[in-house]
Amino acid sequence: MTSQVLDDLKEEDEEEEEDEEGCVNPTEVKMSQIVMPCHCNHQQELSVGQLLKWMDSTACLSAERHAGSLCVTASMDDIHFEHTISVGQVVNIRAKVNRAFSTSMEVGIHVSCEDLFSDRHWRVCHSYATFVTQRTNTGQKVTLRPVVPQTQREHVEYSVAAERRRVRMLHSDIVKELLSSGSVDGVAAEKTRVESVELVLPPHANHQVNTFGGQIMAWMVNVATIAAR
Ligand SMILES: CC(=O)SCCNC(=O)CCNC(=O)[C@H](O)C(C)(C)COP(=O)(O)OP(=O)(O)OC[C@H]1O[C@@H](n2cnc3c(N)ncnc32)[C@H](O)[C@@H]1OP(=O)(O)O
Repeated sequence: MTSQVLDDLKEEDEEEEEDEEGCVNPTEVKMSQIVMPCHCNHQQELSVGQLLKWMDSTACLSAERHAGSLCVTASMDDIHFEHTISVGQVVNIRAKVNRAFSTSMEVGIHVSCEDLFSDRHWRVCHSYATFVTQRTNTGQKVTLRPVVPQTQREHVEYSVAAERRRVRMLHSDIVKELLSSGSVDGVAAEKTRVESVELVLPPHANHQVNTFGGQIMAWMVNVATIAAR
């Protein structure tokens, strides 16, 4: 077993210990999926689009559990995928609300993989998504109650979430400014251009009858994959 896998296992163990502190976080949602060929790309590995769909729906449940009302995905932060996942392996996704602001909240999402027959677990990726409460029928904003962190780990996440939000907004402003000023260095992008037109059908919708954020990310991954080739 490589040292990387051992490190990952240790990290998972530490996370489990955290769970064993006896505190049940009411916003925590866990979802497990066995990877089947229909979830995979042409290389028989779990497609990133499918994984993003699962991450988004798990995080959405966590957000709505905290909000007590419908929420939409506003953004998902950078994700670094550390391992591929194969057919027959189990994907475990854990999501919980780290901090609620006014109408938005940060949801932490951990993805790990499990080989049922060797009892090995390893970390796949970790990300933060921001969910926003949907306005009421009369257009009123729905304000969130605060999150009360219990464990030491939750206290750390709670504190750092405010800083991550500041950086997230700054980053978004910088990108908007760069694009509007046209100061991005020219790349012969035309040759890599890929466009996709998708007809939104019932299987693409969520329980709010909107296109799922995860579905949109999956479509984005498809065109990006073709463009990269
Ligand atoms: C579960 C699903 O899959 S839903 C489907 C996929 N998602 C969607 O369709 C969302 C589409 N987007 C939207 O509806 C809107 O752009 C929204 C709700 C995200 C933001 O609407 P706006 O009118 O811009 O809202 P407004 O400026 O009032 O900001 C509301 C909150 O969202 C936060 N927010 C807005 N945009 C972003 C963003 N890109 N990233 C993080 N937070 C954001 C704001 O900081 C604010 O938080 P606060 O109330 O805690 O201070």
